[in-house]
Amino acid sequence: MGSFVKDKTSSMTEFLEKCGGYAVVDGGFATELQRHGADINDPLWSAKCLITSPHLVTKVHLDYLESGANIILTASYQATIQGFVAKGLSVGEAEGLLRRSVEITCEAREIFYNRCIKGSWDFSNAGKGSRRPVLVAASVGSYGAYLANGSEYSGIYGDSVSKETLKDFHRRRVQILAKSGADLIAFETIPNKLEAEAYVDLLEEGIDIPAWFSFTSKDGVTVPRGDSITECAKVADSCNKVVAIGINCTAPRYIQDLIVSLNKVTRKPIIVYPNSGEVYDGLNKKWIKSEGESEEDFVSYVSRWRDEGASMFGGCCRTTPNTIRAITKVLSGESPTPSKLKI
Ligand SMILES: C[S+](C)CC[C@H](N)C(=O)O
Ligand SMILES: N[C@@H](CCS)C(=O)O
Ligand SMILES: [Zn+2]
Repeated sequence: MGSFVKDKTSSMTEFLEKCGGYAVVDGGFATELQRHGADINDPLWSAKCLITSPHLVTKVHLDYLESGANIILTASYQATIQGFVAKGLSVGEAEGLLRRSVEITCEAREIFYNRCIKGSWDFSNAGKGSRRPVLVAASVGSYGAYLANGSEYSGIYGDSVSKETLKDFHRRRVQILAKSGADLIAFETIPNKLEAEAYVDLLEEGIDIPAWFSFTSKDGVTVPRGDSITECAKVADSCNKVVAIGINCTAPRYIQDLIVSLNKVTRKPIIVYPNSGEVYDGLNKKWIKSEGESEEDFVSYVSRWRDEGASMFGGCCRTTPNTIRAITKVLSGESPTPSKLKI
């Protein structure tokens, strides 16, 4: 991890070169835990599994590594000190679980590397014989994720929630994750500009690992709160600790336009990891097929996103290791026009 963290301005560019120009990000984590039988109908959502089923967390990490991922995200999206304390844990236990989320992910990477040595079946995008580069990104979900009602898809927190409120909410968690052994922090599913500004302030307070900022959108133009994606990306671009900017948990059909907009305001690497296009019912914690969603194949978009200038590709909610395997194939040139893939 050391060399990735040291040189913040070029670390992601160098990593991408090692990966052969493009990096594969993992897929939906919480929804994959659920597919394996985990009950995440809980205010902690996927973070509940850090307490109840850490073995499943390891399994999902390994499944994504075996599908070709170069970057795997921790199970800390909805792991907050405030959320754990509300469950009756002490602050010390909550902080321990945050650290554990990163340790489990780093352990999975080690298990994967050892399996590769024993089985000699892994390949690297950078060429046969070399070990596939893998980064561990510590996931940080928004304040809206903590609210546990799907409000990361509205970005509406009310007038009483200021930038300072958000900084105070996130500070300790971000500090702990930054010291946990992760290679970088993934600020994910960001629904408004205010939260992006709060994250930049926190990074500038002395966080010494890089970060990516990934926004969500429901229209291909703005983030859910209504701020334009370009305004949000400018905030991220202004911070030299931010090594990639992008979009996640957004319907695939909006991604191309969003990449075009991002390209207008940043030269940092662009990351995209859309969801399946289904719509989340935050009240009942269920996914609903979207009538407006085209049946176009998620993976057939990947080469268009690459042509538009993105360089990191993965999936978010309801995508699976199959999705990631297919993305890996497209990027390695094995299957330039993939046939329809069931996500
Ligand atoms: C990205 S959404 C599907 C995350 C889950 C939400 N925060 C909830 O707890 O329902
Ligand atoms: N990394 C999180 C993002 C949720 S939007 C997950 O995949 O569960
Ligand atoms: Zn998602």
